[in-house]
Amino acid sequence: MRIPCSLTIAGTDPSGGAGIQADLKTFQEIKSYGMSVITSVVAQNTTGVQAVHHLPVEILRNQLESISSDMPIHAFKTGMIASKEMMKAIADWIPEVSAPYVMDPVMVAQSGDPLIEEESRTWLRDQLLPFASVVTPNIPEAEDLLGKKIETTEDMQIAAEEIVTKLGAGASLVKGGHLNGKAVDFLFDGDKIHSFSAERIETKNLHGTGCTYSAAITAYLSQDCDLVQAVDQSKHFVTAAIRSSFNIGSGSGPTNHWAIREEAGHK
Ligand SMILES: Nc1ncnc2c1ncn2[C@@H]1O[C@H](COP(=O)(O)OP(=O)(O)OP(=O)(O)O)[C@@H](O)[C@H]1O
Ligand SMILES: Cc1ncc(COP(=O)(O)O)c(N)n1
Repeated sequence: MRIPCSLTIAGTDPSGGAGIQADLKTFQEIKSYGMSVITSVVAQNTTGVQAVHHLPVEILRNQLESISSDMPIHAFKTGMIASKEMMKAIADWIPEVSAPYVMDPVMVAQSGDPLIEEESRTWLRDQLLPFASVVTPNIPEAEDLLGKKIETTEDMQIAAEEIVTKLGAGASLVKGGHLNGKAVDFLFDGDKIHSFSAERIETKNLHGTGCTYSAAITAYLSQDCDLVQAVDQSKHFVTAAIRSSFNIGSGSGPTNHWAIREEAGHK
């Protein structure tokens, strides 16, 4: 039997809501065997980021090699990649792997704390993004990638298309968490636009929603779902996680990664 295997390459969140921790919880819930390569150790919680330690690029390379020399990878994602040197190590490694690549172009934490160096944003866009099977920017990230404002759902659809046609990603999912109205996201798959919509849930507990969503897409892709199906199922996963998010910590609390299991009646 083939065991679906997913890998996340990202930073940590000791409070468990975002980063590597959120990704592994999500992989586990979706029944994809979870593996992780750490880029930076981040001291953070629901209130924000307190300190960051970037791992040496050599140990990042070593971790990537440990996985690809021994373990199957059926899909992988990247989250926080702080520096150009780390991005380069990942870009050098990607051709060794033939699996779908989900890029969450993490730039700033929900608290507003920057997670990647200003000058590495250009490198992320020009050198790493073209490897992505799908890239999942929120609105501020899509604005940064394209250098223009996104204010309406029409702008979001144009942005999704341009991230593919102008920047070279395989597909692009622009997420609407930062717009008012319904929580609607648009996927351009290289051919057409697909929309994924959910009721907006009134909550401050949104820490790690982007990480959870992209991890779910990765896990479903590892199970050989096609992209539209993977995004559709992941939208249900993240919406359920937000709907029963946890009011813990004094800031923006974490989402509930086991919510979809409870909704399905498997308590
Ligand atoms: N209040 C909400 N109710 C329902 N769905 C939401 C809500 N906020 C965000 N979402 C959904 O959660 C997913 C993540 O979207 P979002 O735009 O927040 O990206 P993000 O990368 O998580 O941003 P952030 O940096 O704020 O965490 C998307 O599917 C979005 O539509
Ligand atoms: C290590 C790491 N990666 C990503 C995020 C973004 O998550 P959010 O924007 O929901 O805080 C984060 N806070 N920490």
